Amino acid sequence: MAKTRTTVAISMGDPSGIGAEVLAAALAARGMKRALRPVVFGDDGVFARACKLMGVADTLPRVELGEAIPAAGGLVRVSRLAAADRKPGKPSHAGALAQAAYLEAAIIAVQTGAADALCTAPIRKAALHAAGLDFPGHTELLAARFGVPRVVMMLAGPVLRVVVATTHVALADVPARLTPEGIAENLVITHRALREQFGIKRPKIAVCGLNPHAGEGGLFGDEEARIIAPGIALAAKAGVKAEGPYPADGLFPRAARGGWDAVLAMYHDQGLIPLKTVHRETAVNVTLGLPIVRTSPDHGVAFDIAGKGVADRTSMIEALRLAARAGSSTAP
Ligand SMILES: NC(=O)c1ccc[n+]([C@@H]2O[C@H](COP(=O)([O-])OP(=O)(O)OC[C@H]3O[C@@H](n4cnc5c(N)ncnc54)[C@H](O)[C@@H]3O)[C@@H](O)[C@H]2O)c1
Ligand SMILES: N[C@H](C(=O)O)[C@H](O)COP(=O)(O)O
Repeated sequence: MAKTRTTVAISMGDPSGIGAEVLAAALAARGMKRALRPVVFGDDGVFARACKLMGVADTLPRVELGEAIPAAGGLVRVSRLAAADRKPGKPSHAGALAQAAYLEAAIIAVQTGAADALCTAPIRKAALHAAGLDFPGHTELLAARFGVPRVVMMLAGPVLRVVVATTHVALADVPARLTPEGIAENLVITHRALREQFGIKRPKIAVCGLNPHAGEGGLFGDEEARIIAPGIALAAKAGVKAEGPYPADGLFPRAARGGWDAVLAMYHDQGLIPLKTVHRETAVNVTLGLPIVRTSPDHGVAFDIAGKGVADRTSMIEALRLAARAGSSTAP
């Protein structure tokens, strides 16, 4: 029997950002048609402009919300923004409402089985709030929509994979958010995903400390002894091979040479700065712990280059490929 392509629901992101540009270019990449059936939730005018800017053929069939999607996939018209509301680099309130609507429609597509996996183009996080959705990012909104108490944000590159113990929270709030149970749950979810989504039989995870030099034996901070080490011990009881806490500045150079299958960082910038420095174009953001596969490129809306046709499509290609590959186990 012929293998069915994975249907990937794709939210088009902020209509004033580079989301549609990287998406249009990525869908035109070699092998993409064989790898997946794209169902884009977005705006006709924004996508058509993006195709022109990126110099690719605009071949996606257009359909209205609720209509059947052709076998080749299609673009579902969720918004019909006026030109003034979709200017590159100039976000609008109508654009904020539109990006939230694309995302909600794409989520419903995977929840109802119309799609096998979800890939999200970048949103402007403040736009979620403007649209009345009180979530700091996709990660937290998806946890709520799928009723999952804990998800894990992973940025996965060809060598480094980073997960974070806290996501989009103020730096001052990080220590209070760390608990041994939370660290352990994060490690268990990461361990499971490394096995199931990344095909690593016996994953090895390294864990960062929170403080410089992992606290230097309690001289400047005790979260390592009080919270992180007990969290690692709890995870070990659940069969997770994790080690640390190690000073982050020494750990990442070793991890970037392939020392572990993933690194657990305590907060966003501790993990994402090394990851993006090493793998800027090739990393993919994956939400672990959801009942579905969700990926995203590792960059934001990049208003500074929107509309110029210079956005790099590589991370979007990787995000689509991973969604297609990891989502294929749920494809009919
Ligand atoms: N998954 C997401 O939805 C997501 C991820 C990150 C940031 N954001 C949002 O994007 C907005 C801007 O964030 P930021 O400035 O921190 O990050 P950014 O990734 O948008 O931009 C950082 C720099 O990288 C460049 N850049 C980004 N993507 C590029 C690409 N594909 N090709 C070439 N250059 C690229 C930009 O031009 C800019 O100079 C914020 O509102 C943030 O919340 C969303
Ligand atoms: N923190 C990620 C990054 O900096 O690349 C990105 O903002 C992820 O956000 P989502 O939860 O919206 O995927």
